[in-house]
Amino acid sequence: MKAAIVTFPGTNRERDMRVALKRATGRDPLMLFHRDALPQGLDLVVLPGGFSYGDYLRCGAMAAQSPIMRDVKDFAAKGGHVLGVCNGFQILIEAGLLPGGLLRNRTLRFLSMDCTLRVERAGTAFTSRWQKGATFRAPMAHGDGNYFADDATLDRLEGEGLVAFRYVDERGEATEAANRNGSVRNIAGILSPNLRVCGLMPHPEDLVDDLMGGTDGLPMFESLAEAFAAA
Ligand SMILES: NC(=O)CC[C@H](N)C(=O)O
Repeated sequence: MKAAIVTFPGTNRERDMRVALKRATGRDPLMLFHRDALPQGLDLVVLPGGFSYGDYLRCGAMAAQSPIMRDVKDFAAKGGHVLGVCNGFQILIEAGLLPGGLLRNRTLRFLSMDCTLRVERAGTAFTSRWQKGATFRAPMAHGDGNYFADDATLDRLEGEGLVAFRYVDERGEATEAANRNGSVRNIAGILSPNLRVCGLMPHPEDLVDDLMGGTDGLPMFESLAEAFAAA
């Protein structure tokens, strides 16, 4: 698999993402900066988490205007796979590659804690190693992770099976209490209609080794490795 990780001034999760991709694929991803051009022949582009441009204006709003995002949009338009985690999800939304918005957490506080996610859409390049309904632990660390979209958009996302992950409790139920940031309908991650662009707030890349406290996030990277095994 040929993967590239795109960073911006203020990105801080690129090393974790690099470790996760290397662990699952055996190959080091290409590390790119916002001024670089996206090379041809990539299978996957990843926008990792952090505080791009200091979260000024809105989280991800300035990064979405970076030169490299034109290439990322072209790549996605041609059917390329793109993963955005946390600030990366915010950038995908600000760039118009995924619908909705990420508002301040309803607590109005930065939330740094583990959460439990339920896989709502299996069988994609990002989720094939899980069964639908499987739950896994993932760390989250964000101030603006409160997913919002209007009812028509939410109904379309649900109707087309584009909700990838939901916040759930330890019994696997999408309760109010499990939804710490206040995301509408407990949505933690979504997919594009062609299932090739995926964004989520929690960090699967931070649980890919027993030394990190577990491997709950590894299936996402193994799914990607499997999807591009031939490449
Ligand atoms: N870990 C992250 O990527 C944080 C994203 C963003 N800076 C926020 O606080 O919401």
